[in-house]
Amino acid sequence: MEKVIRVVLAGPRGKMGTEALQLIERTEHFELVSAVDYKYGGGTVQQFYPGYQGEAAVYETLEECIENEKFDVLVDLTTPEIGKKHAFLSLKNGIRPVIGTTGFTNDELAELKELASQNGLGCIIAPNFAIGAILMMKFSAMAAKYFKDIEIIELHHDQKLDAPSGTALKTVQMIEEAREYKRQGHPSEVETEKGARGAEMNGMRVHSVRLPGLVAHQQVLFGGDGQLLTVRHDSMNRASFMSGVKVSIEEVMKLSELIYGLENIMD
Ligand SMILES: NC(=O)C1=CN([C@@H]2O[C@H](COP(=O)(O)OP(=O)(O)OC[C@H]3O[C@@H](n4cnc5c(N)ncnc54)[C@H](OP(=O)(O)O)[C@@H]3O)[C@@H](O)[C@H]2O)C=CC1
Ligand SMILES: O=C(O)C1=N[C@H](C(=O)O)C[C@H](O)C1
Repeated sequence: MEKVIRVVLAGPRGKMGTEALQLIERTEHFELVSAVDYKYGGGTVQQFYPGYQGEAAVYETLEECIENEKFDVLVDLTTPEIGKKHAFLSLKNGIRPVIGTTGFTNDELAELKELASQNGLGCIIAPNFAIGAILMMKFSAMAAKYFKDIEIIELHHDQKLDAPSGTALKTVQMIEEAREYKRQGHPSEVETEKGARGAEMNGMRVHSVRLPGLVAHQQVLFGGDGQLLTVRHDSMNRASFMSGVKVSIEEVMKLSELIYGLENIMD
């Protein structure tokens, strides 16, 4: 029998959190120890997840949860601001974080990497848990070797807090590793309306679309000599992310360093 991994979930009422609760409940070797929710401190998970059969308590803060409970992994599906705070707090307290929130700067990632290694703890920060999205980023990095002119269009639901998405930022990083800086478009190009050309990153342009009805989508456009290559991924629902969350909870237990992006633990 597999060793049971004791999990605390931050953000259990959210769209991702609700899926993650179901994932933890149906996975035999995962145990939901408690949840962190700033609105339900002192309550139980049953209050917002009626089908739930367990007795996991809810803490208002991760600090309180750490003081009162023994657990292995913190899964964070809250907001960019809280996700960052929880990543640092977990590593300082011997807990392995699996962070789904985005918006980490390179300096913050470097600081967390150092902290994880110093403490010999696994830490996974996953800009995107969907396997198809990871492949989309890998294919984009491959294509960037041959097509140097690139525009990224990421499309999300209109409740998203950060732009560009973590996936778009990670795509830029992976493309940067495969292609040198290239300033794109006409050298005398002028934006008559600010923002019309999107954000400039390593010479590429990144456009963020926010609309109700969307979930999480990205297309990477590569322009060439009389040809256009489009690499696209669509998440139609949050269940698309759960196999990545499951693998992350399992793999973080085997690591003693920070991994940024699931492509680094995929065979
Ligand atoms: N890496 C990946 O593959 C994916 C990552 N994400 C990221 O995951 C996060 C959650 O996404 P989603 O579920 O769609 O968003 P939701 O807004 O549906 O969920 C976020 C939840 O976190 C809660 N929350 C806010 N602050 C705290 C806190 N201090 N403690 C505990 N809970 C808190 C919110 O409560 P309230 O609403 O009451 O404030 C809400 O219930 C986002 O950052 C998103 O970008 C999303 C999809 C995939
Ligand atoms: O906020 C979201 O919804 C998502 N956030 C992640 C991101 O910023 O890339 C992952 C996915 O795109 C959904």
